[in-house]
Amino acid sequence: MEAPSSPRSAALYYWGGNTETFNGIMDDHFLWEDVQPADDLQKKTAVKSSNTNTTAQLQMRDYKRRQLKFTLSMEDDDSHWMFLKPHSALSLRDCFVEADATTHEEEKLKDKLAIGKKDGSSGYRGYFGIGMEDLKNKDGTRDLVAEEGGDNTGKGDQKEGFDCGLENVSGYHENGLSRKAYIDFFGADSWPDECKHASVAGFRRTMVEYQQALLGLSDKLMIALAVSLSSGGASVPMDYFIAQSRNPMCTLRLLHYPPMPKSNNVHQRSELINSPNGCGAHTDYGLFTILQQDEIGGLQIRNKSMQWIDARPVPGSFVINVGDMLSWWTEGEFASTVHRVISPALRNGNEDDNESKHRYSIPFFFNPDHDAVVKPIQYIGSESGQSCQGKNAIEILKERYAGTFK
Ligand SMILES: O=C(O)CCC(=O)C(=O)O
Ligand SMILES: [Fe+2]
Repeated sequence: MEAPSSPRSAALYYWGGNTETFNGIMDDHFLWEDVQPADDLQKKTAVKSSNTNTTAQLQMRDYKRRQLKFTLSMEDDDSHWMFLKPHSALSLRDCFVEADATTHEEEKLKDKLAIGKKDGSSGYRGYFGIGMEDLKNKDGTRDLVAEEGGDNTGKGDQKEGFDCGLENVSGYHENGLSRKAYIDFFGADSWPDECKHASVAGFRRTMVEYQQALLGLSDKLMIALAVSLSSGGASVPMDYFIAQSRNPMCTLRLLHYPPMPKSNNVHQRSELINSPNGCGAHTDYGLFTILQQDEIGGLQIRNKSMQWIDARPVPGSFVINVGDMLSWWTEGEFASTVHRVISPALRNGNEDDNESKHRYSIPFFFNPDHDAVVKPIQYIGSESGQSCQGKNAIEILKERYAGTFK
């Protein structure tokens, strides 16, 4: 097999093939935690993976069997964590609200940075407003409309966001992409002008560095996932996912959920709980999502028994959601994480109440190469389960975006 061309993957490639590799990657800075149903949260136990291949593998097996999601924490002395910590407060609050003193200026900035401009100059990168994305009952591997009931309200998710991604400098010809696909998934990001808006000075660099750190973590995760699939007679090459993710189509997203009016009416309140407006029930599209959330809460994960479980924020940890492509690739061995977000409540029904909480989160969507063919891994050998007819990753992404963005 040829060595991958990107330096990031090449380094991992050359480590490959011996038992020390996995130990080196899954070092003891990783801490796996289960997410229990809400009433059991207090009893939550954190299990630290030992420094051996087998134990870490068993940990992964254990988590995927539960088909929930797993939370990955890193200790303070881990280089990623040390890097991430200063940026954990980074959010739309810093980017837009404090950037400009007046609402008028803020609106102008949002307009300038808008995602998916009609003239085709911006792809899936930039700012999107409240209601522009509608994730309710959007999934690729199951029938959420049937499972969750009801159609979409058409109101869209009550959140705003800013998306950026990796800019691929080599251009679309070299990558065998159409110009549009290139702009959508690899083109220039829409950055705020740091000269004009002093309070966002350093924003671009921070976002790029944060992405680089998460790419490193993604490599580790991809190896861990492949290795964990290799037990029980099946043998999945360790670089199975990495080899198909050398120029990954990633999106780093800053999200802001403003508080919503809280109803005293019992009926209305239960309706609100059943149809969360922050972000409707959905699954993510790619391999996995590395999500950082603030302390407000509201994220819920659906477990195998179809219960909604609070994915309560664990300070200093990421939530890792399994995406549809990983689910297809592994025929549901790693099942996509069904999740949703309930908006924070407006205190006293008053927007100016300082106690009214705004929620901020930062998901990093890790998607493979545009031409990665997503079909069941032959090494697993199972014929059953989900299928996606071996589509290219970019086709899957395009379809999902078209179905969720207005
Ligand atoms: O804000 C969150 O915690 C989750 C966001 C999310 O699920 C998404 O954007 O796909
Ligand atoms: Fe999501």
